[in-house]
Amino acid sequence: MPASLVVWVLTALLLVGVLTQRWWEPRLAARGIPVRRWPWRWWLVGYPGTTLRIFSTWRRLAHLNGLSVSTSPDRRVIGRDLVVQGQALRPKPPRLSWPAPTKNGLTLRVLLHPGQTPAPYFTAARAMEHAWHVHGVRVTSPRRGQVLIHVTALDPLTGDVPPVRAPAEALLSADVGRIEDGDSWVIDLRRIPHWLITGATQSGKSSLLAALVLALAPQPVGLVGIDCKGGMELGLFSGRFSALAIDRTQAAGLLADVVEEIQARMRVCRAAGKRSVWDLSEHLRPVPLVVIVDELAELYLTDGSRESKDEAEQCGTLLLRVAQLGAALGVHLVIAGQRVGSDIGPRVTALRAQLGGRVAHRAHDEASAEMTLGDINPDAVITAQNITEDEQGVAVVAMGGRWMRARSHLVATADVTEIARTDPPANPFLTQPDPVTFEKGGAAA
Ligand SMILES: Nc1ncnc2c1ncn2[C@@H]1O[C@H](COP(=O)(O)OP(=O)(O)OP(=O)(O)O)[C@@H](O)[C@H]1O
Repeated sequence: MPASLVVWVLTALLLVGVLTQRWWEPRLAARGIPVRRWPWRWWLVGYPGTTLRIFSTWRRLAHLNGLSVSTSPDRRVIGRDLVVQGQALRPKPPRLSWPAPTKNGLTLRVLLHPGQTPAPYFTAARAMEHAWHVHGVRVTSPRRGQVLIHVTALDPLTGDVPPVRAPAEALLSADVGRIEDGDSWVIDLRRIPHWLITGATQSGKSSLLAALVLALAPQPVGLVGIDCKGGMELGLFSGRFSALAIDRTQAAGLLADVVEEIQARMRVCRAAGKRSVWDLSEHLRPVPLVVIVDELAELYLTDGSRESKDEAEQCGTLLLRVAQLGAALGVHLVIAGQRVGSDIGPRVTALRAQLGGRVAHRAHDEASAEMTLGDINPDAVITAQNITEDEQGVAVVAMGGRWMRARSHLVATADVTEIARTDPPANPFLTQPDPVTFEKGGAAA
């Protein structure tokens, strides 16, 4: 059989497959065959099908969303609302490049008409998702006169996420999950020193903390835990923690120790004439410390008595001091909680402003996502509000001007046991604090 005939037959089969996809795919899925998850499905039918759909709908989509430029023989007008008297408008859609396939989607380049800005394309992203039947469309404009349309065909964050052992990373950098374009989700504490993790109960906060501990455990990093839910979450990794507080009184003492440690590190830097521990020579540099707080609100709860109010006030002040002073001295904060509003305690909003990295899981109410993301990336709030109950572990991650959807790795029980048996680095503190400690294996000392 001549080679050209083979190519024709294969192309015809592919075309039939693409055109009948809506018929055969649900039927196979109903029989328990996970067609949508097959890795080659995207290349064989997904990509050609989506490309066909994009080109067949582009003219109409551009017209309805104000992306076309309307021309008439003697006049040229921009937009779809302006009608030239007596002349039939001829909407001309912007030029679209051939879609470049990616792992789970494709990318298109659009040349803007003179006089156009990328703004209407940003607004049209939702319309594109619906017209092309894809999971997500993100529009960026990396170059003047062009926009890039990034299409994600299937949501890589849904379905079963196998437990993953994070690969070794640079110091203070932790692979904690994956982001929606399929790449690793890396929390880099050197770049963004303090993080806030929020979400409703059972949304995946503690699992993310576990993924962080798992990734940091092999590194020469001191872990300090505050888990006022009686140590139920962080206590599982107790052996690896250099100090762990399991109630508020212990937390206040531990935070005071951390502030003292920060002051000791300041003295070392001052003596060496350096502005940060990272400028010190390696033999002088203290071990970086990561203070992990699970359920922030527990630190602020009071029974109305003077003592408990004072203790809550003290915790708030100490946490704020750690956040304000710690970054340059190798002391990092990762705080998890359901809400971070001014209603939970004194100085919470000041603390929130110091936490540059934000992770918002599914929230109980609109205000909670707004509190986490609203001040640094308002666009991300709507996406966070759309996370459903089935999407445990899925979150919106925002830092600086960027944000993305991501999902944490689910840490396997075997890994938890192994971390609990790992030794913390020797002498992570320059000072000699008297921290709360746990016996290996999780029993309180
Ligand atoms: N990345 C993930 N992938 C799959 N399932 C997950 C993921 N993260 C969390 N889950 C599931 O969600 C459940 C709740 O997660 P987790 O305990 O982390 O929530 P939480 O927000 O800490 O809840 P709480 O505030 O009640 O402690 C877990 O038992 C786990 O089964």
